[in-house]
Amino acid sequence: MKIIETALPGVFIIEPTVFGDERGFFLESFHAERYRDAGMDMAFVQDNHSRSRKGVLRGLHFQRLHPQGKLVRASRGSIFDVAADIDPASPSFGQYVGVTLSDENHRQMWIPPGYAHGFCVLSEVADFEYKCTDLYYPEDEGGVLWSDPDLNIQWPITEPLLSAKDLALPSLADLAKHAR
Ligand SMILES: Cc1cn([C@H]2C[C@H](O)[C@@H](COP(=O)(O)OP(=O)(O)O[C@H]3O[C@H](C)C(=O)[C@H](O)[C@H]3O)O2)c(=O)[nH]c1=O
Repeated sequence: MKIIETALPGVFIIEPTVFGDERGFFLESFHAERYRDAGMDMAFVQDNHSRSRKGVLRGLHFQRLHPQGKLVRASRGSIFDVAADIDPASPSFGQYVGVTLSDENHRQMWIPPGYAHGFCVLSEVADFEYKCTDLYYPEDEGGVLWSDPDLNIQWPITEPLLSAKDLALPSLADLAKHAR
């Protein structure tokens, strides 16, 4: 497997080894020793799976007291996946990484605890599957508005479909103001 560093500290793109033959393909979507040796020493406690249609955008989300590290992939279709640095004390505060993950490139992204995460769907439908290093605590959820002007994420879609909850998320500036 191949590990590609990104501009954000600790955020990696993983290209697993794909074994193709006349039947199709096989790949290991996680391997504790290999991922630990590659610098991703994490213990997962929850696996999630969401399905979304074209144009859906979920995020940007994080958990405050129980931050989740996420190993994410698109097991069906294609998504544009984003990790954003929302920590005002971080040298890369306000920066983001965006990567296309698909069932063609088989790429994954490792997003350590503390980053905000979101994605939008590029294909007709996409299955998003991911492993988390902490459990879901709904009361602990936070988020940043997808169109935040400071992050200025160059989403490759226009007029995305978001949940009412996500449409009401605060700006990064408001988030940082209330964090003080
Ligand atoms: C996240 C989550 C949700 N739910 C329930 C709560 C709602 O009844 C329903 C949909 O939840 P929500 O609209 O928050 O789902 P997403 O918008 O896909 O949320 C996720 O979106 C972005 C991309 C993330 O990175 C997070 O993992 C997560 O926040 O699933 C659960 O039961 N367990 C969970 O872990």
